[in-house]
Amino acid sequence: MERAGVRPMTTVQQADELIQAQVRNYGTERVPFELAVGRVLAEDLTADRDMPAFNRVTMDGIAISYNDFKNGAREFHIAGTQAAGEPPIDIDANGQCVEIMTGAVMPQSVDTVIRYEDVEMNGSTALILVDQIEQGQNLHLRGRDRKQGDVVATKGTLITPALINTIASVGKTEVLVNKQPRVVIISSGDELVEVNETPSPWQIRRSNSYTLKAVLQQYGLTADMRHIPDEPQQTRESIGHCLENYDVILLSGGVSMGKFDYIPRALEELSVAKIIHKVQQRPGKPFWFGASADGVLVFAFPGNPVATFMGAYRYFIPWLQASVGMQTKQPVYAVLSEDFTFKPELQYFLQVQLGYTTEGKLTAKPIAGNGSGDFANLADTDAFMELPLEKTTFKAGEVYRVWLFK
Ligand SMILES: Nc1nc2c(c(=O)[nH]1)N[C@H]1C(S)=C(S)[C@@H](COP(=O)(O)OP(=O)(O)OC[C@H]3O[C@@H](n4cnc5c(N)ncnc54)[C@H](O)[C@@H]3O)O[C@H]1N2
Ligand code: MOO
Repeated sequence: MERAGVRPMTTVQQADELIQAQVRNYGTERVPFELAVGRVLAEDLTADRDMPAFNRVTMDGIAISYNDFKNGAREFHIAGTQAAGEPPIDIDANGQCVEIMTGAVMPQSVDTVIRYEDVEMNGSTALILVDQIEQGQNLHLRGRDRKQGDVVATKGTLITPALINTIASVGKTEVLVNKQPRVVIISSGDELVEVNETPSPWQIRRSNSYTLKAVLQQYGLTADMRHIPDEPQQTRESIGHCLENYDVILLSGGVSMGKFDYIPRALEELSVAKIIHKVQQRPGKPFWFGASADGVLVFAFPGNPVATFMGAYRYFIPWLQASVGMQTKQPVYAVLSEDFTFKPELQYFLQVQLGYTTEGKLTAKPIAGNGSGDFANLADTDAFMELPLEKTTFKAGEVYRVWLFK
């Protein structure tokens, strides 16, 4: 029940919708194909030739005319030896064969390849040792996989190492991809020192920024990093500079109620309109999200490492994928493998270890950890399970959505 005068907090679903309403389009650019892994195609790719481009031999051995074999011939005169990349050598009489290599174009005058293992090679003759062969065996026929002009990858496809093979094969030295936003990651707080520094007993190392950078790297995005001390003017200046030079600012820390949490105020002073502040969830309740008049987006994640990490996967990555035009993947669901209870009226993101049953079901074992400051637990888990807000008891066997991070 809502208490009188208290505005209900933004739910996870509402936060999702508010963020998706800010999806951007940063245009397109051409990039060398070797640098395109992780990017999203902004054009359809077509085959410039049939795939394969010619009838391709798939075994080293000899090529014969099947008719000769059918008529009883077993000993063949070798008319020539043809390597991959060489023009075809044709036979011009019965009882001839071509010694031929994997990857070579199949000459017109022959139709069947017999591998060396089934042949005895003797000077200029080859004796076939087997009685069972199939006409047309050991060939990868021209156009069997795709035809010239076929679309081999559609606009919106994520470029993976597997697709690089296709891109290289069709001779695309550059591909048109969707531009990515320019992103800066900002940490704040005087308790934070650089990773290579030795913290005093009351300080810690600035780990969240590196985690965020690594999350982005997994999605092919390189971000800059900055740190701002707990000081109002420097906070304002630094964020102001970033608003002019980036499309997205990812902040970690300084958004809750702390006396030195200057960030919400600085954002307000810089006319970044607040769209979300506080989501009915754990971890990450103090999450702040807003947009400047120029369209720069600010995702300010709560500083506790698990809250920042979860916010990146739950809110920033889906926004990024939509903004770079990636076809959305189907959500993943898993079966909870143990009972779990969570009482607060917050949507809980439970850390889980994933596994499979012998029936092929994805399972999720709760490894809750010690709250949102326990980043060590993240390394032992694979995903967040998004438990519904309406319930407090979650039984083994129930199925919920998971957000994979490993
Ligand atoms: N009175 C209240 N206090 C707090 C509330 C609240 O609602 N009322 N919310 C709690 C929750 S939930 C969280 S999460 C944190 C978030 O606070 P901030 O976003 O202001 O973050 P900080 O206070 O700056 O830091 C929290 C924690 O995380 C560490 N931190 C921050 N940045 C980094 C970094 N880059 N690398 C590693 N660790 C970092 C920081 O040292 C703190 O330990 O607020 C609760 N409090
Ligand atoms: O969001 Mo906080 O992460 O619940 O501790």
